[in-house]
Amino acid sequence: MTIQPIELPETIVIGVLALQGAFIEHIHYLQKLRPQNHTIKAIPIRTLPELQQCQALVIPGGESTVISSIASHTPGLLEALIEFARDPQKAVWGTCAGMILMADVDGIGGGRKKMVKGWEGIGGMKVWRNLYGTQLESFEAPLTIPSLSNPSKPFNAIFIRAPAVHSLSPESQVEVVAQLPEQFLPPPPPLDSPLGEPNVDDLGKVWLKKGRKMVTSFHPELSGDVRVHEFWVEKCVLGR
Ligand SMILES: NC(=O)CC[C@H](N)C(=O)O
Repeated sequence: MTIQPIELPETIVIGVLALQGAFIEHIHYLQKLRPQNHTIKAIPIRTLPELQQCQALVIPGGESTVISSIASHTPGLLEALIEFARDPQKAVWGTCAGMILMADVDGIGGGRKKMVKGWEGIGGMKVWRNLYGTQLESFEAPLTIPSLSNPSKPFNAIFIRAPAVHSLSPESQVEVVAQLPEQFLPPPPPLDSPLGEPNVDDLGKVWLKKGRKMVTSFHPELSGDVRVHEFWVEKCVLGR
């Protein structure tokens, strides 16, 4: 999907949703970046006026239901987040719980219990929560990604109660940036859930991009490696 160029100020304000979860790490990583011709100011977002200052947004990992619930108790915030997530001009990156929130209407519930609406930031993506198992089944996997800086060095991706892509609609037009090596793939979700049939070929798609939107089912902000943050800022925020 092609990105429409937009006017960006010299100092780009990137908000990190700071209602719950691993937000401070994202702020620290973003503050380390030095993109050409721009300065990044990373700020925590807890209110609507704070969100309104931002050109781009990170939705961190944590607990998607808790993040959504706290946002819904903050005046005007949930509606504005949904609008921001869907606006093709705004760069948004969802990590883990943030990826669940960027999924479609059926994404959050995983189909097992009640289904809760996602924010539809990606459009055409259904996810299944906790498909890899509990906290105890957390794991790390090396990802080889040609489009990262220093591509010969694998990126150590950390998965903590991660979601998996259940299925992508043919219209979703996402770009797969990284795929999980086969030995780490989760068991497929049931065929007869309210989410419909999963697409097993989509299960290992752990890093997706669509225009200025990006999702990762792992936690790059815990890896000690800023290259995924660098990628998002260059490709999605700056669009270059
Ligand atoms: N590390 C994470 O962000 C876990 C996500 C969590 N399992 C959820 O459902 O929201």
